[in-house]
Amino acid sequence: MQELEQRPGGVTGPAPAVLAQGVTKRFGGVVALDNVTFSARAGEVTALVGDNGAGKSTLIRCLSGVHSPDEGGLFMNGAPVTFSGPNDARLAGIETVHQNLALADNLDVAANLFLGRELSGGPRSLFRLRKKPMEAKAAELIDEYGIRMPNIKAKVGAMSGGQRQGIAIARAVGWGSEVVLMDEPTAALGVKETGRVLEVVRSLADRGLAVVLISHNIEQVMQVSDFVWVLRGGHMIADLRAENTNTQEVVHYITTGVGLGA
Ligand SMILES: Nc1ncnc2c1ncn2[C@@H]1O[C@H](COP(=O)(O)OP(=O)(O)OP(=O)(O)O)[C@@H](O)[C@H]1O
Repeated sequence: MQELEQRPGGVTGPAPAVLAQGVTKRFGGVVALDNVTFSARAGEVTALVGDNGAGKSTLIRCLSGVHSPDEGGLFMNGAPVTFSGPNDARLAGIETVHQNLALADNLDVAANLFLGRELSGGPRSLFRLRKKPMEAKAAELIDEYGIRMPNIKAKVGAMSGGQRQGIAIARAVGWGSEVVLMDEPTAALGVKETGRVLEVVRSLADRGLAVVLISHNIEQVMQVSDFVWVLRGGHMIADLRAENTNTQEVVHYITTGVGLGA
């Protein structure tokens, strides 16, 4: 059991919500991750940054059960876990908001939030969807996470990028998850909507979730993150406290592999 872990800056704390320890992942001759250690804690936004091909998606896929590490292990709250698919990770409390969002455009907000978890039953048909309770729960979730949604009965295909992102986030975190992995949540958004989505990202951590944020936009990362981990060529080269670094230094790590003082 991993009870305590050394934190950047020499501070110790409780075991992280999720930890990848010494993870190596190969694809044929390509070593996508080489002995990588990464952790994220409850109540914090932990950013994962790096250039194209650095290994970010591979690490996220290991944490979300899509890939099995070739070497190394995963831990949740100090206990070892193994996932044989994304469903295992979900059951353990790790949800992923993918870049493509995977929403059903021709369905309304409630139906999207309950996709795969529909409440059915009732007196007339075993499979009749219980629309009213689903809508009530959807409204509650949207409100709880501060997502601005004019009409939850509207089809999501007609909604803005920010609203769609909000629905995908609510769907991921509305079911008691502990860890949420977010892949480029603002990539397709305008300035205003980006700001709103970043507020939601921060509020998830403030509500006690461990949020892992992948982004190429380092300025945004610095706005919302507590820690910034830098991957380069499959190696974890830095884990930095956001308050002790800045955009320029993080970019320097990404592009050169060393900090500004080196
Ligand atoms: N399924 C796969 N089969 C073969 N090689 C892969 C596979 N997935 C990733 N790779 C390779 O592993 C390395 C890391 O890729 P990965 O997608 O994890 O990087 P990334 O940091 O997410 O990049 P990007 O920011 O471009 O999405 C790359 O060299 C990539 O080509």
